[in-house]
Amino acid sequence: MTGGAAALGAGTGATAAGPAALDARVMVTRKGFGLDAVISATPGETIAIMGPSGAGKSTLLSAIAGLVRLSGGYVRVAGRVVSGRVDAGGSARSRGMSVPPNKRGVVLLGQDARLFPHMTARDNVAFALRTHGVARDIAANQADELLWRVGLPGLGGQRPAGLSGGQQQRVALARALAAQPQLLLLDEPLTSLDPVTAAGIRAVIAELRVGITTVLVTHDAVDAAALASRVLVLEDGRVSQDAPAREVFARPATAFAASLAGLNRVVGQGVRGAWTDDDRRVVLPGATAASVPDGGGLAAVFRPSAVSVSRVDVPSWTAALRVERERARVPGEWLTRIERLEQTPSGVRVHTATPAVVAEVPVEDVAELGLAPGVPVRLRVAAENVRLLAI
Ligand SMILES: Nc1ncnc2c1ncn2[C@@H]1O[C@H](COP(=O)(O)OP(=O)(O)OP(=O)(O)O)[C@@H](O)[C@H]1O
Repeated sequence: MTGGAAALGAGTGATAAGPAALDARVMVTRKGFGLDAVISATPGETIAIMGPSGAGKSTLLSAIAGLVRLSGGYVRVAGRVVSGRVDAGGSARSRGMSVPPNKRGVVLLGQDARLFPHMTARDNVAFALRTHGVARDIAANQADELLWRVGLPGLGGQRPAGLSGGQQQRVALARALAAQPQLLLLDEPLTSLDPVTAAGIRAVIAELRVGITTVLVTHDAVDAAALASRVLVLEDGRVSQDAPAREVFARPATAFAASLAGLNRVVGQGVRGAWTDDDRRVVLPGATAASVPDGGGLAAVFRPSAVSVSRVDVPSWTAALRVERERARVPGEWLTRIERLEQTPSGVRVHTATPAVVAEVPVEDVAELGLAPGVPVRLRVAAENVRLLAI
């Protein structure tokens, strides 16, 4: 699902506010992998791309930057087609022209700083300014100013080998800004840094990229929520959701998007104003039950902390099923088995199967209830904690 701006941009490269800063349909075909994603951004907007490993996030950024060739589609930056071709009617053609990466007005900053090792930090930054025609001595002064802005005053004379990973990443950020890009692409730039260093650079990025259209690939939902106005979820080479960040976290379109917000999202169908799984074994009434169409696709979304776990005191799973058959079925309660336990800073997440649900319990409950993989348990979630979303 892509947003309205993307749909408009695909035909004209424009939004109601003027030319889109980015408007692209990126198609890349590889053995065993296909990417087909529409992405757009208005001037000054920051978009976060989130997705599981191997979904194609880096490939998408690399294709926009011109480092990976399109097998179809187009990339338009600030109204100028830099990859592929777009017909007068707006439809994309495969294999058009390709503007070289350094002539696109696009800068890509990844996990590795990729500085020129033989140049000082100042010269690395000044190099980007010089390519914009800035005179040598002015470029050196402006480079020092940029290094100061990214928190590296006085380190302009150091070569990359004499700088820490975090300092190198700051130089790379200064160099990216020196290139005055129309579009800044950040591919998990903080991933390889320790949390304290990452926090420092996160603050610098938040401050300095203001006004620059930015596409940020991140695995961190907090980064996405803090820095981006929109989140595009990419799964298996396709956009599964493209919406304002708060909507993605509040109304996740897929189980992956729900996991970003730490939520359960189980897909089933509407029946008599409630949610039920495909086997009709579990019934969850929800807060919005009145609008639930019978037989329509329905997702039940709820927090792991809203699920309570109790032990079923029987010797085996077969015995647990027998007890379940004899018991009147209560909406919002079901019998299941523990698949695995996962420790978190705030407690233990209990993963259960059919339907796949996560419950969060205090660590002392694990010992008290004897929770372990394979153990039958009863889960309970109250109707007021369940949101039902039509799908
Ligand atoms: N240079 C390459 N040549 C061939 N296949 C590649 C290349 N780079 C990536 N791939 C494959 O393309 C697919 C998408 O990879 P990509 O790196 O874009 O995913 P990603 O979402 O960025 O993953 P991650 O979060 O792990 O970095 C994967 O199947 C990957 O194995």
